[in-house]
Amino acid sequence: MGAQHQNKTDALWKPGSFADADGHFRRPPPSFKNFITTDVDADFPAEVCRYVLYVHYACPWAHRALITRKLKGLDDIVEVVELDDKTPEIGWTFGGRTGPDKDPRYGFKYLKQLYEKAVPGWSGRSTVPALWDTKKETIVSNESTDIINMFYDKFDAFLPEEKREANKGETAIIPPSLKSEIATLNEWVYDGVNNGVYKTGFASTRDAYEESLFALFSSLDRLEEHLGDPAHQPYLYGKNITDADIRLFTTLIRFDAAYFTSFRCNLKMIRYEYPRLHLWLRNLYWDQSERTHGAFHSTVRFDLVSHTSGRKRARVDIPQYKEMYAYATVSKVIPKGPLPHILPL
Ligand SMILES: N[C@@H](CCC(=O)N[C@@H](CS)C(=O)NCC(=O)O)C(=O)O
Repeated sequence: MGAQHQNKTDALWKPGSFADADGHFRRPPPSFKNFITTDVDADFPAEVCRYVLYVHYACPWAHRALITRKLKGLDDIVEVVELDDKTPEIGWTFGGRTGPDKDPRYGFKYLKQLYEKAVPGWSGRSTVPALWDTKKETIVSNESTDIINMFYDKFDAFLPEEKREANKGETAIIPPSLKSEIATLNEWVYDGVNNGVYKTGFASTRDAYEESLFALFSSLDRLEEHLGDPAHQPYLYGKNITDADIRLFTTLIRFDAAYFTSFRCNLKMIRYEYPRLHLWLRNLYWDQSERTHGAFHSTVRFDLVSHTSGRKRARVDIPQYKEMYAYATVSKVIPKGPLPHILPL
């Protein structure tokens, strides 16, 4: 099987424009859909130090990959390269403020150049996370769901026995008996919450905004109810951290600090109105035990989360606030609170 990618300008995604003509945000599909396997003869076989993960710490999708890499103990197996700010014209940069000032391998200044190295004439979006193959010099995948699925078990041969998913049974990241239940939850959580905050924040009409906003908060209410079942405590599926926890965490840790203000997801805050979700979130964030290697805590950078989201333009057309939003956009002052960004346990 040859490398799979799609090289075309995303019809739904133009620089500076986030919503369709009807005001709804629609996420374009990922462009690189290859998969690392344990088969040594495959196009992308699992190997130590062959693959590099490109990330920005503000991005919740990249964050999933960072958590999984740490949780699985892949630090010495998959290298990470951190990007700096994004420019509206060219996208992610190697700026030296966060991460190196140029790509460590090729000296590039923009992530876009890495995409162009993979596919000459690349004209699509250059997104993080991107998993780079140093041997084939191409992008394996730029889809976070696929990347975390690869990290879950494809590198297990290089890990101690007890860290291998096949040996973990019901304590696996995706326990066999919960596979379909977790898949169902992931699906509505993706639509209502993970992507829901984006649909709310990038909506360009009041109707589209309200539609996503109310759907987002019904999904959060549903999650709060889910956590009310003793079988769903302290984590979403009991005593073990699963795929569902990883995916939800990266959105909720940004919620009060960024989405509430910048994406106008402001009907309720996690810390005040969702006691179970709040406890769930803090249990993960403050866990620095051997079991998690502090995977959740060490991968959160609140300074970048609020900085990057704070610059998103306010686009909802609410006449009374139009002037205020216009000013907020021009002034570029980043909202500070709530402080602290997360409360203690
Ligand atoms: N489907 C992708 C989405 C990744 C994505 O949208 N990343 C954003 C940052 S949060 C990005 O890199 N955007 C750059 C751009 O659109 O130019 C995934 O889950 O991996």
